[in-house]
Amino acid sequence: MADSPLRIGVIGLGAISRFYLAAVERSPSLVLAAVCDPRPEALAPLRGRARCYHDHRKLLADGGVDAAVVAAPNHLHASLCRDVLEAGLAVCVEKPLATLAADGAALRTAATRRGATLFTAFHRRYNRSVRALVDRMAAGAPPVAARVRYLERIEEHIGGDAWYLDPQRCGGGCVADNGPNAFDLLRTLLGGLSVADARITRDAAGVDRQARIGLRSEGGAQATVELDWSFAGERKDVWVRLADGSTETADMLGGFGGFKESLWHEYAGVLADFERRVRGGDTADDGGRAALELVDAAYRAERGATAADSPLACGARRDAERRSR
Ligand SMILES: NC(=O)C1=CN([C@@H]2O[C@H](COP(=O)(O)OP(=O)(O)OC[C@H]3O[C@@H](n4cnc5c(N)ncnc54)[C@H](OP(=O)(O)O)[C@@H]3O)[C@@H](O)[C@H]2O)C=CC1
Ligand SMILES: O=C1CO[C@H](CO)[C@@H](O)[C@@H]1O
Repeated sequence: MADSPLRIGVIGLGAISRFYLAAVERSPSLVLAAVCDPRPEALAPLRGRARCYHDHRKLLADGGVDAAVVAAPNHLHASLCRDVLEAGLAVCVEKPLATLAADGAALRTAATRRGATLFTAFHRRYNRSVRALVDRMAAGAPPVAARVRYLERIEEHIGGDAWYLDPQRCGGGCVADNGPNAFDLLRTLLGGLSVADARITRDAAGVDRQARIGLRSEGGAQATVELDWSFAGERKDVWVRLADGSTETADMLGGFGGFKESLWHEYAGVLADFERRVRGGDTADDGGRAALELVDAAYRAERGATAADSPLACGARRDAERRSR
């Protein structure tokens, strides 16, 4: 594998897969070896270019692949990644690593046991405005506050299957799906984080559509994540205040002509970083699990707030106040 192209298998050929396929095609050191999707129409354009499968287990059993990309709906990440790791292969999985923090922890254990790279595709890490912000911050005063906004109309991002709007398959909604990208960005800028509070608004189907999550970094910086799946348009940006009072910003979509145009360079960055880790035998934790734990903490913080504000809790508070008079 040292000098030969890394043979990639792509599992899941929906909306996001074209960015992976393009990045593989443009890389001189990656080759598309196999693809897998249950839909015949998704495989059709790739016949003759790569081995085609409807079942990832057959793809893995046939061999000839060094590493797999998992780009299937969120609820399948844990089981697909587990199978790839158990086959002894490296895996680059779309965010979120899993829909449950416990499954993320089990995958990390499996990766360590197999000595395989487990890598979450936090594509915004490679965004050129974010890279420039990271460079400016390295030369400036320490950050004291930050905000990441991820605002979009989710219906504009949905492929053939509306699994995003099914809380079971998506993981809950904007917190489970976009939260990991936003939390990972904040971790890149501020270091370790904990959730202080969370407010989440859901639609009638129980999908979280808006969220505001307050966090604190280990260094004492305050941070906010604002998520919206009902926003007219798309805005994805970062704002940071430094200890000297100055502010820095990064518009992740700025300078890119059309819808999703920023993703081409971001996914080239994802696969370049993944390849570097695979070839270097890097099996270290990449932050996928930490992002998942912050998602979990946000949901728990919200439940705590809800419980405290519930009619039952309000009644108990009133009773306590009456007793203390
Ligand atoms: N869309 C976007 O803008 C972005 C998406 N992502 C992430 O990428 C992942 C994929 O999302 P997206 O491309 O939008 O989803 P899509 O629904 O467009 O595509 C998912 C594809 O995976 C297929 N699939 C389902 N089960 C399996 C399986 N067992 N093996 C192989 N393929 C399977 C689906 O087939 P079928 O329809 O028959 O189930 C479908 O073709 C998600 O984790 C998402 O969070 C990340 C960044 C951006
Ligand atoms: O940037 C993005 C575009 O929208 C997708 C759907 O919410 C996100 O998953 C992704 O991070």
